[in-house]
Amino acid sequence: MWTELSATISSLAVAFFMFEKYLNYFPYTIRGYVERNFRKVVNFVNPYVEISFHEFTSERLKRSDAFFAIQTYLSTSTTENARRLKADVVKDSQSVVLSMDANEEVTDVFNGIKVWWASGKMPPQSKSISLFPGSEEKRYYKLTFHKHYREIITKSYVEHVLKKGKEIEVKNRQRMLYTNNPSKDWHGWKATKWGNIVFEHPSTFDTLAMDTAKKEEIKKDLIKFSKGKDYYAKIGKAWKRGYLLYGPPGTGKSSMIAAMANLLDYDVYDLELTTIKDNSELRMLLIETKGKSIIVIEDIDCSLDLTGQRKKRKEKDDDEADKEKDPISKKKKEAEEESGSKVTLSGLLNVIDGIWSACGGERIIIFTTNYVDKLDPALIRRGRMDKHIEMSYCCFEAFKVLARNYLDIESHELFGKIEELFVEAKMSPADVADNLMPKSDEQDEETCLKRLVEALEASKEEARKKSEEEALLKTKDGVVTEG
Ligand SMILES: Nc1ncnc2c1ncn2[C@@H]1O[C@H](COP(=O)(O)OP(=O)(O)OP(=O)(O)O)[C@@H](O)[C@H]1O
Ligand SMILES: [Mg+2]
Repeated sequence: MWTELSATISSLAVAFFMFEKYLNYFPYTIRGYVERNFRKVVNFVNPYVEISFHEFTSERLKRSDAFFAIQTYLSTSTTENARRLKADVVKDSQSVVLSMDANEEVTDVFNGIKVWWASGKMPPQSKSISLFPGSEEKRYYKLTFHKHYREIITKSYVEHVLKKGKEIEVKNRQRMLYTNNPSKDWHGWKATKWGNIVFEHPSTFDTLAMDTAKKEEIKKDLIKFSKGKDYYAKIGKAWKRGYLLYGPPGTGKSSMIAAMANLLDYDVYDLELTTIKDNSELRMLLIETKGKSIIVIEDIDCSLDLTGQRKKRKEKDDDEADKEKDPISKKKKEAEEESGSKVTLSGLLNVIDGIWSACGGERIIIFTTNYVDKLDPALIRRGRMDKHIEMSYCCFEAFKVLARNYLDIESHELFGKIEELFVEAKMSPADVADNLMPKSDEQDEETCLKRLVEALEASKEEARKKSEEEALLKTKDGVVTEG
C-alpha cells in the first residue's frame, strides 16, 4: 500500500512539475493569479526546489556576475543536450561560443545528482511602449533539483558552477574597448550604457619608445597592482590605482594605455565626459564597469572646467573676450550651457573615491592631459592619482626603439649624429616615427634616417632661436626692473 501511495505522490509531483514548466505559456495577465494558487497545491506534494538567478541584481543597477558565470558554465558544460542554441562568434571570427537560447532546458549531473537548468525571459512589466523591443525584458536562469539534495546543491553545486563559469570566462576572455553611449540614447533602466568593440591595439611595452628604466618601473608597478588583491584587503584599501599621464601631443599617452591593457589583459573603458548629463549618470556608468579594467578619461583638462562647467576644446582656443561681444556666439554658448553636461569636478572626485569601495576591485583609472599645470591639485593629489607619468619628447634611447620597430635596425652610422642632435632638438615620438616610416618601397633605411636628421636639425635650430628670444626678453625685463 505504501509503495502505491509513494508512486502516486511521485507521479503527481512530476505532473505538477511539468505543469509549472508550461506556466510560461499562460497569458501574462492571468499568470500571476494561476501561479499563486497553483503554488499552494504544488508545495504540498512537489519534491522539487527551484532557485532563480536573474541577470540584474535587486538594486536594478548592476548586472549580476553570477548570471554571466552561469551562462558561461552552461554554454560550455551542457550544450550537448540543449536543442536550441544561440551562437556568438568570438576571437577574430575564429571560434563560436554556444549558449542556451531563451526558454530552453538542459540537465547537469553533479556527484551523481541530476539537476535541471532552464533559461527564461520575463516580459516587461511596464505598459509603456518602447521603441526598442526587448530592452525591458529580464533574463534569468532557473535551477531545479530534488529537495533531498538541498544542502549539497545550494552549497557545493552552486559554488562549483560559479567557480567553473568564472574560470572559463577568464580563459575565453576577449578584451573589449567600451565607450559610453550618450545618455540621451539610454532607454529603460537596463539600457546599454556602454557600447563595446573588441580591443585589438598592437601597442606593447616593447614597442613603446621611452626611457628604459622608467618603462620597467611602470611595468613593475602595474604587475604589483594586478597581484595585490590580498595586500589591498590587508591594508583596508579599495583595489584600484590611479595614473596621470601627461605630456605634449604625440608622446605616446594613448599608446601607453593600450600597452598597459595588453600587459595586464584588462578591458578598457574610454569615458567621454562631454556626453554625460550629470554626476548621477557618471555614477551609473562607473557602477556598470567590470573588474580587470582600465577606465580612461582622455584630455581631462578639456573635458572638465575647474569651475564645474563644461568647456569644449575648440572654445578654449578661441578668444573668449571676442566671443562675449559677438551676440550669436554668446547665445550659442548660453544654449550649450543649458543643454550641456553638468558633471562637476567634485562630482567626478566623489565618484572616483566613493564608487570603488562599493563595487568590487581591480580597476585602474587613467587621466591624460597635455597641460598638467592647468589641472586642479585636488584631482591629481596622491591617493587619487597614485602615479604621475610624464611622457616627454623623444630621446636617443626612445629613438632606438622606434628605429627597431619601423626600420628593423639596431645600429647605423647615422646613429651617432642623431644621438648628438637629440640633446637639443625637441621632437615627439610621433614625429620621429613619421620621419622613420618609409613613404614608398624605394625608400630605404638610409633615406628615412637622413630625413630624420634634417628634421632634427630644423627642430634644433628652432629651439636655439626660441631660447635666444627668451633670453632677450629676460634681459629687457631686467633692464625695466632695474630702471
Ligand atoms: N612613446 C611612443 N612610442 C611608440 N610610438 C609612439 C610613442 N609616442 C607616439 N607614438 C606614435 O605616435 C602615434 C601617436 O601617439 P599617441 O596617440 O599615443 O600620442 P598621445 O600622447 O596620446 O597624443 P595626444 O596628446 O595628441 O593624444 C601613435 O600611433 C604611435 O605610433
Ligand atoms: Mg592620446
